[in-house]
Amino acid sequence: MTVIALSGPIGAGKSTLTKILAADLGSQAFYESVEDNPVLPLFYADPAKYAFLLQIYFLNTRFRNIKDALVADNNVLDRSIYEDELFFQMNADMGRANQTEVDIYRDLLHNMMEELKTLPKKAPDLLVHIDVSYDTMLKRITKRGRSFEQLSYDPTLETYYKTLLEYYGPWYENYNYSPKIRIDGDKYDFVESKEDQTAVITQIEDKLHELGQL
Ligand SMILES: Nc1ncnc2c1ncn2[C@@H]1O[C@H](COP(=O)(O)OP(=O)(O)OP(=O)(O)O)[C@@H](O)[C@H]1O
Ligand SMILES: Nc1nc(=O)c2ncn([C@H]3C[C@H](O)[C@@H](CO)O3)c2[nH]1
Repeated sequence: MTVIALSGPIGAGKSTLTKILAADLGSQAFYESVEDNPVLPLFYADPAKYAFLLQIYFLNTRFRNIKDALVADNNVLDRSIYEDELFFQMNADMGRANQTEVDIYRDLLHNMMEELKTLPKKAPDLLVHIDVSYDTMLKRITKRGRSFEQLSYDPTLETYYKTLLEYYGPWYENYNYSPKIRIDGDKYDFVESKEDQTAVITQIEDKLHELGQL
């Protein structure tokens, strides 16, 4: 039983790689709630009003996903729950939430995570982090085309995305819930290039072999 979680900024390619990896490993893919997320468009329209509610929404839906993923065999999760705290801290630092909201969210998050201790697995076996530059991130956000994520919808998103990248560097360095591997998302086009796709899958599978998970 091997559970893999993907991490990385918005548009890095997590959902795309989750699908490819799950198909290759014969695992089940678990996706975060986006299309059916009623709070996400509200948040992008009015971040200060909806930051806390969005955080609670993601906490609830991701926790449900984790509970399902950690009991079944061989799963791939398209984002780790550990990144949500990064998002919320950043939004609070940008004035979209206050410290009381952050403290209550953190307390709830850690209280809920305690429950995972009773599950067969308490954390993923491997974190696969996709690193991207701002240019790549923006290209992919544009390509995917969710309206509320476009700079034409809100020009201040440029700062939001650049700040997000600044938070992700130290987050990845400090991540220690499981072994981890970094994928160069600027270098590998695992959508258009079969060769790049194979190169990325090989890196991940080599790591799983090294860990005795394959
Ligand atoms: N390595 C890649 N090379 C080229 N295009 C890519 C790559 N990875 C993803 N894409 C494209 O970029 C867009 C965003 O990818 P995807 O939805 O997988 O990102 P994500 O990390 O899951 O985003 P989010 O954090 O918003 O959920 C999609 O249009 C996808 O086809
Ligand atoms: N504010 C905030 N907190 C989170 O924990 C979080 N997790 C994901 N997202 C946003 C990023 C993409 O637009 C979209 C899909 O990843 O959802 C979040 N936004």
